[in-house]
Amino acid sequence: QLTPDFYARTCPRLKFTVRDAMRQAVQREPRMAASILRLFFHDCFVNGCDGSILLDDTATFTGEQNAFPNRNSVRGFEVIDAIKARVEAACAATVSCADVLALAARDGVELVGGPSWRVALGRRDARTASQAQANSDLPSPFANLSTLISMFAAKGLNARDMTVLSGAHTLGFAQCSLFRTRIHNETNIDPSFAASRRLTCPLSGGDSNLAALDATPNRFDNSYYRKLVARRGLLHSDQELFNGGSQDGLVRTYSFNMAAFAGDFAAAMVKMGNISPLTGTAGEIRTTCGAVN
Ligand code: HEM
Ligand SMILES: [Ca+2]
Ligand SMILES: [Ca+2]
Repeated sequence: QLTPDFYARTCPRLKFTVRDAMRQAVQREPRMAASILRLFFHDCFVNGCDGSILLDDTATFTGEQNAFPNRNSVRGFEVIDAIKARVEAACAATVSCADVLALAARDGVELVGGPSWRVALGRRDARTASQAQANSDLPSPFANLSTLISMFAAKGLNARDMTVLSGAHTLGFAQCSLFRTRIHNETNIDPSFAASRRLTCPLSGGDSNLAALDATPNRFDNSYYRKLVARRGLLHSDQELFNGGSQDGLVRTYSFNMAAFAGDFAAAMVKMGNISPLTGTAGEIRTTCGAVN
């Protein structure tokens, strides 16, 4: 069982160390709040929040970083490594990489205007990772609503959790290849939005050109939901949340009620952070997040 004061005696300044490092990272690059939040999601959805995504591939080890949803896409590893180095300097061999990531994700959200929540701690780090699991368990931006609901249900998260956690797309950017078919072929899209996105994401070329996931990619607000209601969702999977289905009402609520979004998001993040952690003597406390001890 995870608990917020897990390191109260063994690493009393942990929270401040992580917070301070995240403040610097976000100051250097505001997008880092988004990137670290996504790293945490991609960790928790693959064998639980066990730091598995942080393990680098080597000649003899195939991890998760090159799974399709992650390759040339997830980022921020160097920030987690740097935070972990500071934590090791203060409290050697004590705090897991999985917990560092959980704290950093929370701090990033708060630093860009989002809600805060108490992070339960005591996760331990995996000695393994699974590229196959990452390929099968992480949702695709081309997924429809029922697939999204069932992929989250497989992790113990209900449809409401899925819809509010997707609000993470109030932060950050996506690459053209992941929203091209939406802006060129789909009809449930605001025409002027589609036209303006096509300028930097043509039918061919520009695969890695970035577009913001909402109107304010460096601000944790409810613009994401307002855009969905305006049929300006960037990813196909985003617009699935407001396309005449079961989540329309909730999207509408969040589009005009920031407090409801903020409160529900915080609660759902705690839930996501509890997905099958390694505890007790399972796993290890990794010294360096990129490699097993
Ligand atoms: C509902 C299913 C989801 C799908 C299909 C999905 C898919 C994607 C895709 C395709 C991107 C762009 C990646 C790229 O262009 O390289 C992205 C970005 C992002 N996702 Fe999701 N996502 C989902 C849910 C979530 C959740 C639950 C979170 C966190 C709680 C999250 C956080 C983010 C963030 C913050 C970014 C921007 C990252 C950055 O700019 O570095 N996503 N997502
Ligand atoms: Ca994991
Ligand atoms: Ca935003």
